[in-house]
Amino acid sequence: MKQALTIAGSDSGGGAGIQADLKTMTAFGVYGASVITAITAQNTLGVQSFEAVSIDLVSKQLDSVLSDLDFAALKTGMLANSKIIKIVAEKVKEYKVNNLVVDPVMVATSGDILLAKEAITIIKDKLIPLAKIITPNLNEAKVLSGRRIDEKLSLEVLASELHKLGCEYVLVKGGHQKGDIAKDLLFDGVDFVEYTAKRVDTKDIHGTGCTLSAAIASNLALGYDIKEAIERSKRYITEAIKAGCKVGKGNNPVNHFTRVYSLE
Ligand SMILES: Nc1ncnc2c1ncn2[C@@H]1O[C@H](COP(=O)(O)OP(=O)(O)OP(=O)(O)O)[C@@H](O)[C@H]1O
Ligand SMILES: Cc1ncc(CO)c(N)n1
Repeated sequence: MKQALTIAGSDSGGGAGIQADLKTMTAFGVYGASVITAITAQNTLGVQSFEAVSIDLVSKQLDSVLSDLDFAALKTGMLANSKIIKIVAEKVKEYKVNNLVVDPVMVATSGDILLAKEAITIIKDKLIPLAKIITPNLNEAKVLSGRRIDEKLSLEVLASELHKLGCEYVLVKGGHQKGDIAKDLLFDGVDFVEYTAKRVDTKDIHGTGCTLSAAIASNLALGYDIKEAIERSKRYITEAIKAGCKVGKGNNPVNHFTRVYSLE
């Protein structure tokens, strides 16, 4: 069985973070392991509180799984602070992990901050250069390229600027743009490729970013090339958003299992 690792925060509400990642990996038939970097007290209404896990325990979790399991891909989500980013970067190099997908999580859909401000330069300098692909949303792309959030910038400009940080591919997600089409843009330093889907008219998009990056990691683990991996992941996230999970009182999560096996 192909194996993938997620290094991310726990969402007690079950819709984003580690929980979304493991559900996504399972949906693709990939064995998912997890290194937990932070624990959030979170639900569909927002993030009520969070604490980062100690560096020592993050480091030990990384050694435990990386010395034993055989990961064909790895994704990072919420990394909470600069010390955690540094240890993750060190271990990725030490264990020579391929297919690193970096989802530079900074703010939850609810607007709550999930990454310390001083960690932004560290993620740019230490982790992004090791990545096969980074998957920022529009605001994260602006922050990483040192732009203001209120600046009007095209996905093309942002993707080109971010590619200079040293990753192989940049996928800027346009989920938060207006319009009928949800468009994401891939850049490899030379060519742009668009991934589009009809926008689903819903506010229930909790965990979409985590789910997309975990799907890309899963499909890389399965051996698809980057373009096929994104194509398959885009179809998966669109279906998951359409299906939705009406479980809470706020912005609900996507449905990771629109197709499940049944005992009947
Ligand atoms: N309403 C929608 N309909 C269809 N696709 C969507 C919709 N909203 C987001 N997407 C898609 O979902 C994926 C995740 O994008 P998004 O911009 O929401 O990520 P994100 O902001 O990192 O997510 P999160 O809010 O979980 O942090 C992208 O492929 C995006 O195009
Ligand atoms: C733990 C966690 N990671 C990532 C996100 C981004 O959606 C979130 N809301 N919670």
